[in-house]
Amino acid sequence: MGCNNVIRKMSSSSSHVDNGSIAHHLPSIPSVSSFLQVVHRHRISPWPAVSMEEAMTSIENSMPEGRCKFIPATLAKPGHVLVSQVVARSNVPEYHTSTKDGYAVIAADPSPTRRVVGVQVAAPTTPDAHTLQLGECIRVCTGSILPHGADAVVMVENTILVQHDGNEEGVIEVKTTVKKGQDVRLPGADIKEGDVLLEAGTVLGPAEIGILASNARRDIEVYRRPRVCVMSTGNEILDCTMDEQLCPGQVRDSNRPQLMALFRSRGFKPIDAGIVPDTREHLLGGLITAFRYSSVVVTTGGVSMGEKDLMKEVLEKDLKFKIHFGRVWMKPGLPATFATGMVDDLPCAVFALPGNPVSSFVCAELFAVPALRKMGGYLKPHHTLIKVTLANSLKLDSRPEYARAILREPSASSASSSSSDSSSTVFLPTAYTTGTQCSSRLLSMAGGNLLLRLPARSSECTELPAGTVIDALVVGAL
Ligand SMILES: Nc1nc2c(c(=O)[nH]1)N[C@H]1C(S)=C(S)[C@@H](COP(=O)(O)OP(=O)(O)OC[C@H]3O[C@@H](n4cnc5c(N)ncnc54)[C@H](O)[C@@H]3O)O[C@H]1N2
Ligand code: MOO
Repeated sequence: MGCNNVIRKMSSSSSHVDNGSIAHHLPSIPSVSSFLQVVHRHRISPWPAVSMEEAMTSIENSMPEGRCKFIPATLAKPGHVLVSQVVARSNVPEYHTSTKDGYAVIAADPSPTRRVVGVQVAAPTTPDAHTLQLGECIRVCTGSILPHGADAVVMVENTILVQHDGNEEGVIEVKTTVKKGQDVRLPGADIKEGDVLLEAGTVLGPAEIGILASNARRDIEVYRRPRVCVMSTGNEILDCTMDEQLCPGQVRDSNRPQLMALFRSRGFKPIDAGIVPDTREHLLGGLITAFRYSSVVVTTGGVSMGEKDLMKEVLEKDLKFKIHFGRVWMKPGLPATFATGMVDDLPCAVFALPGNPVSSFVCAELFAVPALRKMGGYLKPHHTLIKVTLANSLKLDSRPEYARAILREPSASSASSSSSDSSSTVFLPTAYTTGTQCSSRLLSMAGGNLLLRLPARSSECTELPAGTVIDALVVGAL
């Protein structure tokens, strides 16, 4: 796209949609001039800045329900959540089995040597009809079913081959004393029929998928991993794959790839809803198209006070969605917006996040990730909260702030301020903030695995000194 073209578009406040695929889906819209004229815009935001707690509660109460499906254990993915309890259908193992490669014997057998009268390998087999007698043994492998009459296994290392025909073992001598039950795994030793293997609400990981597979599961009911459309908005935004010189005012789209990666890394299915220009028609068309793919859409940009910040208008007036909050008293992310409504008779939700790259990322992490986790069946959808020690002093903002930080190795920190026992010393990990915490500075996210919960500034406290113990949300691998 040439620069002239972009500038023309940016200056055209009432340009109509010329893209057939989006225009195709548009419902009729009242005259855009009715509220796009800059003289009519709000001069003070009509949206009260709600507290973080209020924002989280309205999300929790208003998100669409998650959906469920049946899958075989082999299709279970890390992050799937079980809808119902899974009970063991059979014992594991089902039979007495050997836990060693060696010989199945009778423990109390006083014979000085034992004839090798058969072989029982670990393979699909019916246990040998022969019942072991005194003076006999049967060669077994790890996992072999124990032959009838045997009650112990002797490891091959603890035997001497006394007689053979050059091909097959004939007689062995056991060098050690043998205890009844040694190296024998009893039926149900690992899992008993009827045992609860996994509770409802279990988040599946590799171990849980293995457990399901070990019990021959073909009908696991799980929550669908939520899909989420990610859309960037803004006339100035250019797809990052467009390898061209930026025109004055153009900005490469970092929000969309970043949020897609965030959602993917959390086990959801992100769908690319593209870049949508700042017109009511484009925004509405983009949203309606996105809702064909997913009931949750995350947008960035266009939610503040600018003349091109039309997202809230479109959500409320065109889509007829309910805006639960249009501002949150937090930093970064003040204009973060959450709305729900019906599209094609299905409940849908929009997280309309600020365009500033750090703001959109922090808000997606704080609002969208827990909401999607809840849709995906998580019983505990919120981030883990830990206590950390500040490595450096931090100035407080008028808004409660979520500062990006990196957790480093624990250091001894006196807990006397928070404990009545002044002699106690606790080892708390130390948090290092990631440089200037400006909401446009993406580098403040790099390597960050914590969001520090800094309180709002007050007349008594304007700065937290180094060494202060504060709450932090874990948002990355530690
Ligand atoms: N008069 C006021 N102005 C602003 C207020 C306010 O309360 N009153 N709030 C400020 C705060 S806080 C934030 S945060 C921003 C959010 O504004 P918008 O959501 O309307 O975002 P935009 O104006 O569209 O963009 C802001 C900034 O981010 C860049 N951007 C946007 N999208 C992307 C993207 N996909 N990739 C990379 N960068 C992006 C955009 O170019 C702008 O520079 O509003 C303040 N203003
Ligand atoms: O809240 Mo904005 O995200 O401060 O820049």
